[in-house]
Parts: sequence; structure tokens; C-alpha cells
Amino acid sequence: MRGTRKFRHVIETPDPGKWELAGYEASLPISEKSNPITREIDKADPALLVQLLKECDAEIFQEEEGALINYKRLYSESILKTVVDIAKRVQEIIKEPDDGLIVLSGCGNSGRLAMLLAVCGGKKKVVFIGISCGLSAPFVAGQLDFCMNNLDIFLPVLVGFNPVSMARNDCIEGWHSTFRQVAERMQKLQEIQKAIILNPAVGPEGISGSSRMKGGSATKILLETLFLAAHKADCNVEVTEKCLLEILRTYERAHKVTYSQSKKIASFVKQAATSLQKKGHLYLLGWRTLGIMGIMEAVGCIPQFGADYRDFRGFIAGGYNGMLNKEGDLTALGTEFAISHEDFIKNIVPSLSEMDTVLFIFTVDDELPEIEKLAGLVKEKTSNFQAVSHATAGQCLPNSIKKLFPNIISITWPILFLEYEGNFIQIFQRELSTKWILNTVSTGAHVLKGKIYRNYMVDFKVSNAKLFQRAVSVVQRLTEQSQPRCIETLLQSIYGPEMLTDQIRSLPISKHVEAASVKDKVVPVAIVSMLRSCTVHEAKSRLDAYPSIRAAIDASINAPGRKRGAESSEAAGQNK
Ligand SMILES: C[C@](O)(c1cnc(-c2ccc(S(=O)(=O)c3ccc(N)nc3)s2)c(Cl)c1)C(F)(F)F
Repeated sequence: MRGTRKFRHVIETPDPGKWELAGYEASLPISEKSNPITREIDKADPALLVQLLKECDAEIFQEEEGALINYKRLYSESILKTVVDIAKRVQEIIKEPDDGLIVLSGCGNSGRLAMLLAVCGGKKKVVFIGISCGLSAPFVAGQLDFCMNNLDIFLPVLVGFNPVSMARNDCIEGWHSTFRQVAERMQKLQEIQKAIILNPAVGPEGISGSSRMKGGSATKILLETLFLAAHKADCNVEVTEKCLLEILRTYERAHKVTYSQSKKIASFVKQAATSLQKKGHLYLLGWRTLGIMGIMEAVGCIPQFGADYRDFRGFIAGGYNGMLNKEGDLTALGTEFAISHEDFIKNIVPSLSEMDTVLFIFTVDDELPEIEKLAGLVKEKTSNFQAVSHATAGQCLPNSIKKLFPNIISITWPILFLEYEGNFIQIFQRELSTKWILNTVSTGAHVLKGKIYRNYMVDFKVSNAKLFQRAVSVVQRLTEQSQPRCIETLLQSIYGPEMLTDQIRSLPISKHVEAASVKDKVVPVAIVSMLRSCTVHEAKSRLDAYPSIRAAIDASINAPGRKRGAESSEAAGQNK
């Protein structure tokens, strides 16, 4: 087992992950590595799926391991000191709110989390927190660079989960720096307290590169801890590492409490997978910020699993008013912007069927009569509806609600004796617990649907430069062919072999992304084309002949007579 722990841990995390060994996928940043824990997640049944994702989430809390490469971890002294530094700078802003501002910025899921966490005009002091889990988002690099050119006003803070040495270093089209150069400049400024980098390693994602999972959870844990400590300091309780540890430990406890329900979570995974396999839908009906967690989860499935927005949708009590949306009610922008329970009742319930699954997410303090009424409406249409219910020790869910739901994950939280921040932490624990459950249900459902091969999402939209890099890497990893050959086949898959000219080959990645964004199955087609040494047109037909992407790739990788690795290079000749 692990060395002596500096701090008693609430959960027993497994021995240090293989990913921490120096040679493990050495060329890859932690955020993009393939997690050894989930190497065969595509073969797992629902119960094992939950166990594997639970272990991945537990790595967030794993302590720095002296014996291996010592990546800074959540509980490392240097990380705790950095959080104290940022909290003190945030506290200064809270003390003089007229002169100061705290800005949170991020792309994709990090931006959605920033919105959830946001505290928000001629400000003299701005703490700008740029969130990029992989230290890779050009948008964030540009903003941090701007802050470093205006240090009289800005304190740039970078939050992510790779060491600076693993920050993305490929050129950003039309710009003068790489993300890594921006991060290195921040490192130098950190020495004179003019910038701060907060980047503990949390371990590779359970689905390679899916930073909305562990990256999203770690972002939430770190920033909430930081802001709580800053607010507590504002009540003249100094920010200390001990205070941080008390808060961080409550999140670790949330992991234990949440996954004590693994059996029931597995049955939710199974039910969700059944709906997806039947071309049904998953609907998440939430209250307050748990409703926002549901909407974030549903939206996150679109880029991650190539889901259609109608497959997996979140709805929140009170709609945009319920979430105090600054831009007001966006429903008029289109059906995909309809997020209220009224919209669900009007637009979805009439066509609800046994193929669909509905998941209610609430706390015992929410409007129980509303929940009862909505559950009654759903019950008339489908028996596939479940609930995640949060309560504090001593509270109980009325029997009238209990008997309505065929299955309930009922989570009872211990009372927190942290007088100031107790109420906030209670909400944060329930939100994170709900995120873990929803991440597991959505991921498990898509794994069982055959969207994942090993622990790689293979069938994703190549909608930006990072995903183009990931596409090339996944093709290389699964075909064991050279990078030039994989890029060539990928471009054939994007443009069509007959259309592919040297002029097109020399276009910048942004142009290839533009062409790829409107095409489906670009990556799986390239993989099958190389594995079977056939044209991309034939590859497309082969893919269509299988019930899932995983099945098609499995059959191609294990095709009789297929030469592996270099031997097959001449066979891949037509891929140039
Ligand atoms: C795990 C895997 O090897 C893999 C996944 N993603 C990648 C990458 C995805 C995106 C990139 S990247 O945009 O260049 C990038 C992203 C983040 C970062 N810190 N540095 C580089 S690499 C790689 Cl290199 C390998 C596999 F198998 F999926 F291909």
C-alpha cells in the first residue's frame, strides 16, 4: 500500500496508477493519456463500469507518491500553498468589491463550470482565472496573455491538470505563441507573485481525453474550496492549509458516500443503455443547481459521444428564471433551448414511451408536490423513471414520493459541523455527487451502446484542432501505422480520396477541421480503411455492416490474415 500519508484520507485510493510511471505513454500529457484502469472498459458490465469509473474518480484525491514521478497532487503542499495564495488575492477583491472583479473563463465544459461557479465592470483589480484542463485551449491562452500584458490591473491565474512541461505546444494558427509558451511566461511571473498556476495532476480520464469528467470534477472541487476559504477569510478567519484540507476532505467523503450506491448506479446505467440501444431518449429533470448539473451532463454528451441533442436532455424547474440566467429566457432560440419542466410537459411528455428513461434529481428540500405531480405525468407514459434524492441525516423522503418511483438512489449526507461554510459545502457535495452519478450513467450507457473502443472514444466529430490531433493519435494507436500514413488516410476520409490533392494536403488544420465538422464517422472510417487495407468507401460500407463502431473495429483489428504494425505497411500502400 502507499507510503505514510500526511493526511488521513477518507477513501482508500488504489495503489499509484501505472500512468504515474515515467515511461507510461511518456510523450502524452496526463490529460490525454489512456488510463490503465479503464483499458478494457468496453468489455465491462454495468457493475464493473461503475467500479472502474469510481476508481478513476478516486485518483483525484490520491496523494503525491514519492516513489514515482512526483506529480503535484491535490493534497501536495505546493498545491495547498498555491490555493492559499489565490484565496488571499480573492479575499482582497471581496473586501473592496467596487474596485475589483473576479473573472472565470473556460472553453466547453470548463466554461459551463465557470458559469456555474461565477461571481462576477472600470475595475482596478481583476483576478482572472483561466480554466483549461489540458493546458491546451487557445481561447484561454489568449486571455491569459492579455492579462500578462496588463499586470497593473490583472492577476492571471491558470487552472488545469497537466504539468507546464506537458502544456500543449503546437502552434495556434494566426497567433504568436503556443499554450506552453504562455504557461512558461506565467511560471516566470509566478516567481514574483504576478501570476499563479494551479495544476495538480488528477490522472488520465476514464475515457481518454474526456476532461469534462475528472477535469470538470477537479475544477469544481478546487475553485469551490478556494472561494469558500476566501469568503471565510472575509469573516476574519485566516485562510490556512488546515482550513483547505477540511473542505477538500468533505469532497473526498462525497466520493465515498456517492459510490456507496454503486449497485443502484449500475442499474441506472443498464436502464439508460437499454433506452439508447432502443433509439430511445434519456431525460434529466432537476431542481435548482442539480437541474444545471443535468443540463451540463446532457450537453456534454453531444461533443463527447456525437449524441444528438434529442438523445439526452436536461430540464430545470423554473427554466431560465430558475437559474437566474443573465441573458434571460432563451427558449425562443429553438427547441434545443427549451429547458423548463413546462417545456418538458408540453414538448416531450406527449411522445414519451417505454423506450425512454427519465431521471429525477432533487433534494428533500425541493418542491415535493411538484415532483410528485411531474412523476405522476411521467408514470402514465413509461415505467422507466428513476430518482436521485439527496437528504441530510435526519430528513426522510415522504412515502408518497418513495412509492412513486420504481428505483431511487437515496443519498443521506452527514450533518456538517462547519458553521460558516457548512451550508455551501452541503450543496457542493450534492452537486458533485450528482455529477459523478450522471457522468457514470451517460458514459456507461454509451460504452454499452458500443461507442467506445478500449477506453477511446473513436466516433467523435473532428470539430477543432485538438480533436484533429486526437483523431490522428487514435488512428495511429489502433492501426499501429506511421503518423504521415494516418494523416493521409484521415484526409481521405474527410475529403474523399478522389478529391484529395497536394494543395488540400498543405492546407492548415483549421481547413481540415472545417471540412470534417460536417462529416460523420471520419475517424472510424479512417481506422477501418487502414486496418482492412481498403478504400474509405469500402470502409464506410464495412462500418455500416456492424451494429456498433466497437464491433466493426474489433472485427477489423482481428480480421484473419491482417498483418499488424509495420508488416502491414506495404499493404496500406493505397493509403500512401
Ligand atoms: C490516448 C491516445 O494515445 C491519445 C489521445 N489524444 C491525444 C491528443 C489529443 C490532443 C492532443 S493536443 O491537442 O496536441 C494536446 C492537448 C493537450 C496538451 N496538453 N497537449 C497537446 S494530443 C494523443 Cl497525442 C494520444 C489515443 F489512443 F487516444 F490516441
